[in-house]
Amino acid sequence: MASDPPYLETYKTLFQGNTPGGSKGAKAKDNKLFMVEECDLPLIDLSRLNLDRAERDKCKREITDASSNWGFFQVTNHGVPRQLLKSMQYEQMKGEVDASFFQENCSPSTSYLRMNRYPPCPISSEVFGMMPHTDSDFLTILYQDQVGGLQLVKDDRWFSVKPKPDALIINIGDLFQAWSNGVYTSVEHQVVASEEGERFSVAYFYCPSYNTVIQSYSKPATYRTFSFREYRQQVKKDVDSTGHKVGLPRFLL
Ligand SMILES: O=C(O)CCC(=O)C(=O)O
Ligand SMILES: [Fe+2]
Repeated sequence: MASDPPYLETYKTLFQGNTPGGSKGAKAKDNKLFMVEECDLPLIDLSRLNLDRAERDKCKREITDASSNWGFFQVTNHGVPRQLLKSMQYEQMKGEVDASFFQENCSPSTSYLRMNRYPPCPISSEVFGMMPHTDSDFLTILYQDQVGGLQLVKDDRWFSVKPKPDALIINIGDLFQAWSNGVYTSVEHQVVASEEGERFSVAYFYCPSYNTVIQSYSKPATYRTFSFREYRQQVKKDVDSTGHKVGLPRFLL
């Protein structure tokens, strides 16, 4: 199975001497990786989900706003990530969809964990630690150390995410974008390795089973209905034949 994001291509890029701005997928071109401005991701204190109704509603609104405006946010006082998943499941869609969809189709056995290690890189401004990509899942929960290097696209520009101790970063994946009919966006992100220090991150990819059918919950649908299996196969096919993931645009109606 092709890696997703396609790591091999990262190395090909390195050997061919290409610079990162040449990525096909990047919306923001000509980025000088080391000159990217730092941003504070929306920070959401999840302990408010246990407070009174007004606080709970405010917290949920912040999650939905960050999901549609950024596609990325970070959370503190998260307790178990399941709490967040639950709130996403039950609250974000405001009862417009059948919340049991996630319970029925996503489980620990269909999701997976990836541990990323980025050794120090003396030419980090010229090569990617991880090339620009979107995640092929519902959502990703990321824990990063304090070295920094994660960058994301916002308003057609790359921003560097300022690391925050004890915060988890949540980002919307392709399936959530398709399912929400584009209300929530799967935002392109990349990693720039540090010149001095090694960096570690752990990403939990919340995925459904391969048979799960993904369809937009509102009409008219932007994307055609597809199974998660079909999606993964298409991603693999594109990566194998072109070196790049095309992703959701393949499924546009
Ligand atoms: O290491 C990071 O900060 C991001 C990792 C990532 O985007 C991924 O594993 O898909
Ligand atoms: Fe990612």
